[in-house]
Amino acid sequence: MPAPALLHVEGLTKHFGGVSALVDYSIDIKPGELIGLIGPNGAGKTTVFNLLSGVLKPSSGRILFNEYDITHLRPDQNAALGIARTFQNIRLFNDLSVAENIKVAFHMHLGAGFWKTLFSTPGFRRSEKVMEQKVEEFLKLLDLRNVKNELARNLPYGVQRRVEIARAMAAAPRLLLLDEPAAGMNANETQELIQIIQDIHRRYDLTIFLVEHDMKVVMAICRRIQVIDRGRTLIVGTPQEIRSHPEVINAYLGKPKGMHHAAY
Ligand SMILES: Nc1ncnc2c1ncn2[C@@H]1O[C@H](COP(=O)(O)OP(=O)(O)OP(=O)(O)O)[C@@H](O)[C@H]1O
Repeated sequence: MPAPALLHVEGLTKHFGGVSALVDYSIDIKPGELIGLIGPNGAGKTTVFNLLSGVLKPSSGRILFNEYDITHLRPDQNAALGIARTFQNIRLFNDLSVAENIKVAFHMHLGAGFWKTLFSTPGFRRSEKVMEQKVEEFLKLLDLRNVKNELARNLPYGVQRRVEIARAMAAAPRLLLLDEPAAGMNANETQELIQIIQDIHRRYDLTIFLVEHDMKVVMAICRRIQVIDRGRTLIVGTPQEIRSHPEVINAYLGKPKGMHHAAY
């Protein structure tokens, strides 16, 4: 019997007033998979992530994580179960340094109760040290060591996006949702990002769901890609199948503003 999906999504629909942002959306993601979600502007990609992370509640449908029904859980409950995400519009603490931003993410992950106990135990110093080591590990992983003490606000977007990924990793996720990690990056930064995502995926045996506008990124790293348009799924397939699918070509080429066409 095949292993159960880490994430099973079934018939998810979301209406905003009269707008159907997502209609009967389904996907199964296997443990360890690196899968992409693409589609033109307004296709419903961010809505999918907002539903999966608990930021939004669906109008109908259900979401199982590790066979557990999380459809109606809050974002913090989803996070505690191991679903971490980055945001399209970056959400860092601007007046904290890169290292501090990652530390705060650790604190949030471990919770106030944990720290209260820790402060009153002799193990505190040792645990502080373990956290410092973890921060260093993620600084290295995301190639952020040279900007460790810079304030987040002073960093270019491309670097801020890597800090966001480091923060998401601090929650020790099982499923990582990356929302347009290459947005605002130049070609070199994008290339480096591709390597980093592949590295994270391999090293931490993570399951990654990636929303990305830049087709080059998705085609380069995902074996399986889901395409949605106007809230509806067009196809789930390999990069090869996606490239040659007439409806995909139509959806993209019909809306030149919404997509980078370079990969075609
Ligand atoms: N909070 C909201 N209220 C009303 N309509 C919304 C809301 N959020 C999304 N929508 C609408 O739902 C549809 C899907 O939006 P969504 O942001 O999920 O698309 P997307 O694929 O992420 O687009 P983009 O690539 O531009 O980020 C759009 O028509 C959008 O205007």
